[in-house]
Amino acid sequence: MRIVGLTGGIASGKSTVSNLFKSHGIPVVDADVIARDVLKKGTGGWKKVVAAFGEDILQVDGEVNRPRLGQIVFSDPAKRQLLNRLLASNISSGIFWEIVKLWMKGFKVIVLDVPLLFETKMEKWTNPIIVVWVDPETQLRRLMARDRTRKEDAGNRINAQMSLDLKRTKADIVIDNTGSLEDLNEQFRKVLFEVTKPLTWTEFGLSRQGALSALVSVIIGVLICRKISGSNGFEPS
Ligand SMILES: CC(C)(COP(=O)(O)OP(=O)(O)OC[C@H]1O[C@@H](n2cnc3c(N)ncnc32)[C@H](O)[C@@H]1O)[C@@H](O)C(=O)NCCC(=O)NCCS
Ligand SMILES: Nc1ncnc2c1ncn2[C@@H]1O[C@H](COP(=O)(O)OP(=O)(O)OP(=O)(O)O)[C@@H](O)[C@H]1O
Repeated sequence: MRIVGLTGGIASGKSTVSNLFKSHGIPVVDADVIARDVLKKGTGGWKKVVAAFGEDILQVDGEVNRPRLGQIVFSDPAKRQLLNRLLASNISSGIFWEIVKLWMKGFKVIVLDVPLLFETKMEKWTNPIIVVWVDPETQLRRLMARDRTRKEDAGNRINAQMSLDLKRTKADIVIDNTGSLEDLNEQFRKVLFEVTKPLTWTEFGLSRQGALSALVSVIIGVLICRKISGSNGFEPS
């Protein structure tokens, strides 16, 4: 199974690109959705976060008041790191099980949409890595319009992530989403072709998944040879 990494900055257009993949029948594992699930009332993540941040972050119904927690963590790097640490294992195991479910259903290509793909080092699982890039002014404008936030809050959220310019240097494929939705669709068509074409043997061999499969195949091959020949296969006869 090929796991395509999809990342970018906040409001750079990852969900918009995810929706294009979904509309072509390619399933998307969305880290933001999983991060929401692991913070639902009564879950292990919720308990850890309430113990660390106090009951002031809760609404009257007991669910986490997300805008309030967001204001706390996006204006204080130490508190953000604490929240990241508390939820990291819950989020990564949630992602892992979603991938396993899709693999068991027989999907050959899936997309992993993770805003913090590089920050959490999850890019190692993915090939190729797509970065949805946008220029800083457009990013700020779209974020403020979508979330109806003040410039300062939007700026804090943008600055809480690795810069988009650095992310683009780590990408295999860059989608420039500064233009219109038609421009995005045009770029997406080429990306879709790239990610759905079969891996060449060289790409397969160079990918981590390919290298691991090759190693496992060699080990199995050696074991079979040893079984057949009855010797350990390494000693001179
Ligand atoms: C702080 C929370 C409660 C704010 O919730 P809110 O509904 O306002 O925002 P939402 O979850 O929709 O996130 C919106 C965007 O913010 C960015 N973002 C979220 N968490 C983080 C973080 N810890 N660091 C940097 N950026 C983040 C992402 O680009 C994300 O797409 C929430 O973002 C959260 O629980 N974050 C920690 C979990 C996490 O790391 N999520 C990212 C998944 S990799
Ligand atoms: N090419 C575009 N032209 C105009 N608006 C766009 C374009 N691409 C995305 N948008 C809008 O910009 C906003 C941010 O896009 P989107 O929600 O896809 O970003 P995201 O990267 O998924 O954000 P987040 O990190 O918060 O999950 C949305 O309101 C979306 O409709």
